[in-house]
Amino acid sequence: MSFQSVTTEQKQAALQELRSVKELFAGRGWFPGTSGNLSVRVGDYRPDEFHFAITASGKDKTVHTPEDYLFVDQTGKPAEATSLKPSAETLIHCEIYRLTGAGAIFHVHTVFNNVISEYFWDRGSVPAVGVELIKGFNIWDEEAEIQIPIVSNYAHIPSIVPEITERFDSRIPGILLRKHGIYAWGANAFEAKRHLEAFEFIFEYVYRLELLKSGKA
Ligand SMILES: CSCCC(=O)C(=O)COP(=O)(O)O
Ligand SMILES: [Zn+2]
Repeated sequence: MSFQSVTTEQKQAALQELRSVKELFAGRGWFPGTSGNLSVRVGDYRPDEFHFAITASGKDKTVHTPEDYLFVDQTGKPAEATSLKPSAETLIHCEIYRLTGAGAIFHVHTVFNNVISEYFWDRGSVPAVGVELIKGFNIWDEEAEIQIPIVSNYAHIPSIVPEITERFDSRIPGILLRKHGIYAWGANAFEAKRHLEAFEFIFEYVYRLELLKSGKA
């Protein structure tokens, strides 16, 4: 259960997954201005004890360096001696892992996820109806209707955490921070990536549909 029982192979595998997904998302322009953070959990999981590899804070995520990642525990503290600082948003990852037991969490800032979070802020969630990509969340109902939660974007990250806890919906593997970005998660990196891509597709679809319906497009 302790970090000591996580093998070198497990750690290397997590770092390799982070490196691959970081490179892919960077190619899509999903880390503007050093924004975004990524994590992959390692070893056993209990809601009160787990560990994960996460991007170091403030790094340019479009390049690879030996100082890109570190391992932290369920409180967001480094699990081994390092001079690196974990992402400023590590506590959000901690809470999502605690709530879900997920295997990976990816956070990106895009224009579509920012615009849509502000547009629907007063409703508290982004509605999506019947879009095929909803099946990417393993929701297979005919003309499925989902609501993607939006929470406040306080500068003080610990203040965001209770809203995430309150708005968490076990059917929806993601949450928007107002005018900030999306957090998407999954049982592993493959699933978290699928979820993130489905969210981004849905945000662009909803944005464009709203624009067409407004007659301003
Ligand atoms: C420069 S974007 C502001 C911080 C942020 O929202 C983000 O995603 C990146 O922060 P990190 O500490 O993970 O680099
Ligand atoms: Zn962010």
